[in-house]
Amino acid sequence: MTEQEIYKGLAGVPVDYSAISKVNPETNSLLYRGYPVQELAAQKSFEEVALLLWGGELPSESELADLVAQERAGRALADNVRAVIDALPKSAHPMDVVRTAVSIIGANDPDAEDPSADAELAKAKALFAALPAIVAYDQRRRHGLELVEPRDDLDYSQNFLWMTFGEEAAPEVVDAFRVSMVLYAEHSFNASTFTARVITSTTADLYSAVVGAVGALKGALHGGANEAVMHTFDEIGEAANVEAWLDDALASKKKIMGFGHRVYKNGDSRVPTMHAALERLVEHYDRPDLLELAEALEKSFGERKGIKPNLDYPAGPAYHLMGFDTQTFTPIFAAARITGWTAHIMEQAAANSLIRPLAVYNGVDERHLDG
Ligand SMILES: CC(=O)SCCNC(=O)CCNC(=O)[C@H](O)C(C)(C)COP(=O)(O)OP(=O)(O)OC[C@H]1O[C@@H](n2cnc3c(N)ncnc32)[C@H](O)[C@@H]1OP(=O)(O)O
Ligand SMILES: O=C([O-])CC(=O)C(=O)O
Repeated sequence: MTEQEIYKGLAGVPVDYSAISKVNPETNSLLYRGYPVQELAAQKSFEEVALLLWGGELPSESELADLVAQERAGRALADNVRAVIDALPKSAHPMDVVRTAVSIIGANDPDAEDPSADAELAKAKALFAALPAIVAYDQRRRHGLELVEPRDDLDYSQNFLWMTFGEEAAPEVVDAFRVSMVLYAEHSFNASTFTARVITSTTADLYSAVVGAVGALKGALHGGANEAVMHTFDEIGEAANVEAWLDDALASKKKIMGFGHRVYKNGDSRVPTMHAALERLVEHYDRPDLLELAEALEKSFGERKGIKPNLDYPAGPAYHLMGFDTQTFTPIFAAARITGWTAHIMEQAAANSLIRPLAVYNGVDERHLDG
């Protein structure tokens, strides 16, 4: 019998067309709707990038003003979302809190089942506006701090930091945060986006697809890696310990979090931009020790294994310097990726085919109960 070929992990298998972003490992580039992500990160707000991902074009001034108004109007936590968050143990992982809160928001929405394009876009915008409050409030309540109300005079990134820390962040910090949101916004058929598309392909509602995507993002092989990077840094302590730590890690065949990528094999196109943002934060917070540690591990692991960092590697320490709890890093990624997820949900729904691959059966041969 000839072995039937399988494509483990769907590695290298194209499963559909997508016009949202192009990940090109040969040129080490990433385009959102045709625009290089580096240019967007240098010049555009996260709100503009969200509209670009959803609608395919950069917004006009009035389109942007509409989104800004909708986002500001949708920032406050609904009473029952807050009540459910309060009912969760403080020990719950913040990604579990995000997953649960998205479920409640979906249950609150009378149009949750409306599949029209207008209703889908309205749901995407509602989640985009609501996630910062959920992430910020959850970090605060874990520290026994009161909720900070959103401020209408602040933009998305300023307000996210305001609601988390209860003080206005310095412009350098706001800018590094904005850059991270733009870089995290979209990355084609990654595991969480694909999860969202699988769920959408059954004609389930957008909120169900996002809940599934949040679950997929949590894992350390995907979004959870930004959190894991910080645990690694905590374990290593300082740059002088890198070689000894790496000897042990490699001897025990440990995966080094924040390195490697399914698609990019010569480095992640987003890393130089995020690394530069990290350098600016290191200067702002006067923490050269953290950069030394990050660079020492990158250099040593690169020399020994030839494996390069992915976006989670500079993003983790950047969020740490801003003051976020390590467990909050992946929820921030979710708040950014809500834009890409919902763009893909809408794209999938517009040209749907149920996603249902085959398995090659390798269990026991047919047998019968009566012997
Ligand atoms: C934003 C994001 O979600 S980016 C991804 C974030 N995830 C991480 O940082 C987790 C750590 N990295 C990894 O686990 C992997 O690189 C993945 C899952 C991202 C991609 O993996 P795959 O494409 O499946 O490649 P795979 O895991 O088969 O790796 C190929 C080889 O490189 C090794 N390798 C890849 N990444 C790493 C790593 N981070 N540490 C140690 N070895 C690694 C593998 O052990 C494997 O070696 P082998 O051929 O000797 O068995
Ligand atoms: O594309 C992937 O597999 C993972 C990734 O980098 C992302 O989702 O940003």
